Amino acid sequence: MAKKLEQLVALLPQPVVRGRLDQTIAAVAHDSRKVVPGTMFFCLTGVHADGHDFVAEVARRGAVAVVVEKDVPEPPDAAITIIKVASTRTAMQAVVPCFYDYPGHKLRMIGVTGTNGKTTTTYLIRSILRQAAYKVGLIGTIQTLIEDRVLPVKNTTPDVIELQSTLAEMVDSGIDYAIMEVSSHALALNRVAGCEFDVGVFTNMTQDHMDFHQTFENYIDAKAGLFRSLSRPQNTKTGKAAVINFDDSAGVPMAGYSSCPVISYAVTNNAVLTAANIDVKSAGVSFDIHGPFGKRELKLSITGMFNVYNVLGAVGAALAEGVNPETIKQALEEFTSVPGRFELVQAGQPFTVIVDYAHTPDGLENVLRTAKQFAAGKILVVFGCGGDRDRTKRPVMGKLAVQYGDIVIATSDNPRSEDPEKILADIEVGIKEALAGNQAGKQYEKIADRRQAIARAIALAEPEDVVLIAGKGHETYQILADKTIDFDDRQAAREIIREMKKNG
Ligand SMILES: CC(=O)N[C@H]1[C@@H](OP(=O)(O)OP(=O)(O)OC[C@H]2O[C@@H](n3ccc(=O)[nH]c3=O)[C@H](O)[C@@H]2O)O[C@H](CO)[C@@H](O)[C@@H]1O[C@H](C)C(=O)N[C@@H](C)C(=O)N[C@H](CCC(=O)O)C(=O)O
Ligand SMILES: Nc1ncnc2c1ncn2[C@@H]1O[C@H](COP(=O)(O)OP(=O)(O)OP(=O)(O)O)[C@@H](O)[C@H]1O
Ligand SMILES: N[C@H](CCC[C@H](N)C(=O)O)C(=O)O
Ligand SMILES: [Mg+2]
Repeated sequence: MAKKLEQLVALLPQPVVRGRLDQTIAAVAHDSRKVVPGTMFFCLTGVHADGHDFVAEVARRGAVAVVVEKDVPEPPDAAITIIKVASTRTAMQAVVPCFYDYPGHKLRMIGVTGTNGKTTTTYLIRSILRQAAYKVGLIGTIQTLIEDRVLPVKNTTPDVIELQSTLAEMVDSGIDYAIMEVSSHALALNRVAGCEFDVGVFTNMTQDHMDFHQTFENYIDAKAGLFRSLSRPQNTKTGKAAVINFDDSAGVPMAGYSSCPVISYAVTNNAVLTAANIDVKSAGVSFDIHGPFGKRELKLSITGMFNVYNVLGAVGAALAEGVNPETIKQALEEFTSVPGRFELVQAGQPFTVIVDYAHTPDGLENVLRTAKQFAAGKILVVFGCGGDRDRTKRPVMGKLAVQYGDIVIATSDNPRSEDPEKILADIEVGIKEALAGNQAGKQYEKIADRRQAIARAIALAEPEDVVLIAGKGHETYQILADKTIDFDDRQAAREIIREMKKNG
């Protein structure tokens, strides 16, 4: 992996170099805490910190070159090369894929983007490709997987250094396919520099992340980046495809961003892949999938209309890669679940408890609609909204919870630096708006403590009811202002049910 500094600097436009270029670069980093001897360090200006403040520290740790965009004092007694560029972020994106020998050009890469359904779709594609006997890697919200080996993650799409080093590890492990979730943040910040995608999947586009993108147009434009990248002139690989949801209003424009073949999917509109005879039950959904192969009947363990879409997207990606329809059907019918997505908590209670990662208006509406399709009793919803994230979705989610639920317990998600009561007040605006309409018999409570909120819902639940605990899905922590604590909705629900049973 080691490279000469000279070779890496040659990738930068108009660098101003102070120091030697014959150094050997053994590692790359933008976090001072990860610097080892021989590192080339990129000083990034972030929201919380500025990498330029760590030059002396990285020199002490043995960095041999730093890339800056501002003037920094030369560290004393250190033979460190200082390279000044216009943008350190762009410089890092040019250097890092080269440092790791362009692993994103060696693997076949499938990128999935959209507001909801990315994690689920990537897991479905993974199971199909594994059924077809490929060696598969996966990068996304829950974890990174290199075959069955689990690596922890911080972001849905990691920064360029973590991403390229993971892809390099996949190349070394003989992986055929890297399937990854490509978040809008990652596209806007070009964390995916150096990735040459072969297949891009677009799931859907609804409200989220307005804090980051400011406008819906910017949000769409970020997502479009994945499809523009499929037609980059310098691409080396062949057989590209864009797999696009044509029931989403952004689908057709999204298809227009790439010049490669499009595999469309839809349930209501015309498309290459469609679904019919859809039967949503709590135990799973069954439907007929129609495509160039004709028709196949599918009987799945995952459920909900939204999962019909995720399956169609996954099938599109698999067909693009030449997997045969029988293998696809077999993999899908053996697929059981994605952690924290419509996950049932079974602790012997006479009502249904579902933990789901719905944290957007569209996600919440979809999951509530699904629960309503089979609930014999009432629907109790426990949910909150993350702090330091899109505030405009809060009242919308409050309104939806009342429209679909019978009892709503608004609580904290990950409050982060925000006051939990203020977040609840934002949600309450939508709740009250809905209650002012025709929502007789509905009730709501605000309980900031998530465990207490779950306990309250479980205490109120009667046989045949459905308790939906939404927002945190697979998460095993809760991010508070001053600390992150262990917290798992599934475990909390199980413990509460057991305690209640013990106390009669
Ligand atoms: C807005 C955003 O994307 N922020 C990301 C960004 O943080 P930042 O720019 O604020 O970094 P910072 O903490 O200010 O630090 C600046 C620089 O100083 C360096 N530093 C810092 C401290 C130190 O002691 N030494 C040091 O060298 C840092 O390594 C960094 O290079 O760079 C960090 C390192 O790569 C990311 O982890 C961080 O993601 C944060 C955790 C985050 O929450 N991002 C979310 C919004 C996000 O990206 N979400 C999407 C998913 C969305 C979805 O689809 O649902 C995702 O892909 O995860
Ligand atoms: N295709 C879909 N359309 C709408 N909602 C969906 C869809 N698929 C899943 N959901 C809902 O959204 C939640 C999140 O699903 P998933 O984790 O697959 O999405 P994601 O795009 O990876 O989310 P994130 O952006 O947070 O990583 C699910 O728990 C479910 O409630
Ligand atoms: N990828 C999403 C996850 C949100 C999950 C939810 N539990 C929250 O913390 O808001 C985000 O970073 O906005
Ligand atoms: Mg995800």
